Amino acid sequence: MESLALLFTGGALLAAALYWFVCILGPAEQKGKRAADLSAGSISAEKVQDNYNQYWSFFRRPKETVGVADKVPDFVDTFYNLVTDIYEWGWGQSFHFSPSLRGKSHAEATCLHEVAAADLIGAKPGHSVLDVGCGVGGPMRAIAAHSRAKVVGITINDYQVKRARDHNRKAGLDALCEVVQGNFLEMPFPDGAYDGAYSIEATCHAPRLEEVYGEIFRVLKPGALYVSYEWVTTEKFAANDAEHVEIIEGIERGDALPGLRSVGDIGAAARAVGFEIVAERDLAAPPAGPWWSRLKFGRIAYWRNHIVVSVLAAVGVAPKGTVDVHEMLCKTAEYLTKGGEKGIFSPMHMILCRKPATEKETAP
Ligand SMILES: C=C(CC[C@@H](C)[C@H]1CC[C@H]2C3=CC[C@H]4[C@H](C)[C@@H](O)CC[C@]4(C)[C@H]3CC[C@]12C)C(C)C
Ligand SMILES: C[S@@+](CC[C@H](N)C(=O)[O-])C[C@H]1O[C@@H](n2cnc3c(N)ncnc32)[C@H](O)[C@@H]1O
Repeated sequence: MESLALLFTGGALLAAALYWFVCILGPAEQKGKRAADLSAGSISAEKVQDNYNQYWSFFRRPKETVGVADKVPDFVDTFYNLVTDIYEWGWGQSFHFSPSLRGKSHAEATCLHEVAAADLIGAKPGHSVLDVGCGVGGPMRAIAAHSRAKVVGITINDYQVKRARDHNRKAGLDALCEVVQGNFLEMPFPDGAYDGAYSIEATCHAPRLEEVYGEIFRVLKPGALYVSYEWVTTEKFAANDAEHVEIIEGIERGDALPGLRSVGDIGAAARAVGFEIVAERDLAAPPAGPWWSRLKFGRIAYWRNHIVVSVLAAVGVAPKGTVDVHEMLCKTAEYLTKGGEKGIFSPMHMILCRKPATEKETAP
């Protein structure tokens, strides 16, 4: 009788532990979303593996193939159908890095990095501000709450639009935050519509930076400011160093990038479309703490997440291809960490630009 009770208690404990491990557990860093929500609401379960294979086929063709640039927005959309749920689960609602700050949590450092962008462009109540590549709206909500400006976000990905709108409603910020599905290379907004604009780790997805900067320039009012946190290779990157090249290509493959730009390309693209540059600097440079420290949450945590994803896929809660996508992200995290440690890559090269106030100022 006693051994039966023991067996029963042991079984109950094991079941509770399994339930906690699979259904409740979020990664140590952030409780954004429960593991059980990894059901890839973006696309139907059968399509995940297909979309994953389709995603990789993009990298199998030579970069210089004619017409590839036109396919980039679709390829980026496919990528976000695959990763949005995992990002939210494992990272939170802000899909970007931030310098780590002594005495501050990751959530606090993330928020400070976001509101710094709002302060740089002078966002204030009554302003209408554009968020170029808004994800599920983490930055948009922080910026609207901080500045009380109205924020309009645009993303290529339909599923992110839905997620962002749900989050805005839950946060009670839907009067200040609007989300639009569209391509930031051809934005559905009239000329001179916005008092300011920002992009956080999003324009790196554009095949040609001038195209997205040109669109942002067009929709800004004369005199308005635009700030961007750009992904770049730094001056330390050596194109003839095989290890450097492997790291940068690893980052491109794991993050849906048509090709990383070097630090000098950013200002050149901004000037080419008519912006004047107010400030430009790498926010990852010392004394900033390492942005990649958050990625180093340890092999055990990655393994735990891998097990959670594999169990969910095996029992049919998450689509099968999720395991491959998670595996890809594990590798990406390693490349990003190496890029940060070697100082050859930064995800936060800041450029602050102004659209000249008068047409005369724009003339060459
Ligand atoms: C700006 C972009 C995205 C930047 C980051 C938000 C994401 C880059 C790599 C992602 C992750 C890597 C490892 C994942 C881990 C294996 C998983 O268990 C939990 C989620 C990760 C931590 C995931 C989270 C988001 C990133 C840090 C790009 C796309 C331009
Ligand atoms: C890494 S996420 C960053 C999201 C958000 N800025 C944040 O920090 O949380 C990049 C975003 O850019 C968007 N994006 C990429 N290419 C785009 C395009 N051509 N048009 C519109 N949005 C695009 C993606 O859909 C995604 O929302």
